[in-house]
Amino acid sequence: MSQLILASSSPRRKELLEQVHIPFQIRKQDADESSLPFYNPRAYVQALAELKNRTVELQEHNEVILSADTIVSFEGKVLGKPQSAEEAYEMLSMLSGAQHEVYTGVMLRSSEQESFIVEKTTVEFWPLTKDEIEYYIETGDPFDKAGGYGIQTYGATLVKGIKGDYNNVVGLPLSRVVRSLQAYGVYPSLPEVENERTGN
Ligand SMILES: Cc1cn([C@H]2C[C@H](O)[C@@H](COP(=O)(O)OP(=O)(O)OP(=O)(O)O)O2)c(=O)[nH]c1=O
Repeated sequence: MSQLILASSSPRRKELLEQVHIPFQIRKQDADESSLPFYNPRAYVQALAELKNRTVELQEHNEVILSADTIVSFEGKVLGKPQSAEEAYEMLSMLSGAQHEVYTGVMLRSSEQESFIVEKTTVEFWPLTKDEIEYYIETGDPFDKAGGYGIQTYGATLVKGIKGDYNNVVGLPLSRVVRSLQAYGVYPSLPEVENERTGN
């Protein structure tokens, strides 16, 4: 049986894997993401996922390391996590009334194979008022999220529509990841509580 190692401290990625009953351990190392050059969003998220993945060591022969990176891309600009309220305001006003792309890059690595997934979701924001943006920043929600919003939290109210995988915006293209994991021998495992309920 393969053992999945999540090389991420993102609570969203952890919750998404739990949602589909994939057992995993967390093993995260800090990586210096500032050194990577930007060519285009796809190559960039892939390179970031690879950097995060290779900072974590394979300790057992049956381990599979999963890493990911999410960015927001708007008119050729990459929006990561806002470092201040001013930056969050700048990002959210930029995204107001327009469409942007969310890219998540994923790397899977075992001692025998490696692979990547890069998924794009298009998100459209309603036109936002100054008050709306300021209220949202006050909640503190934008600061640990690429582009300064969380579609899974209050940020949902900013979103008019999406095209593509919702979970990709939250931080992991879940269904593609689960399907790719099968090639590494990682499968969902029924939680204990379910077993008790069915008496199995
Ligand atoms: C756009 C968007 C991003 N995000 C989050 C997903 C990611 O956690 C974060 C982007 O930062 P990342 O650098 O991708 O990840 P991270 O630093 O949170 O975690 P780690 O490097 O340890 O894996 O933005 C949301 O939660 N909701 C959203 O709607």
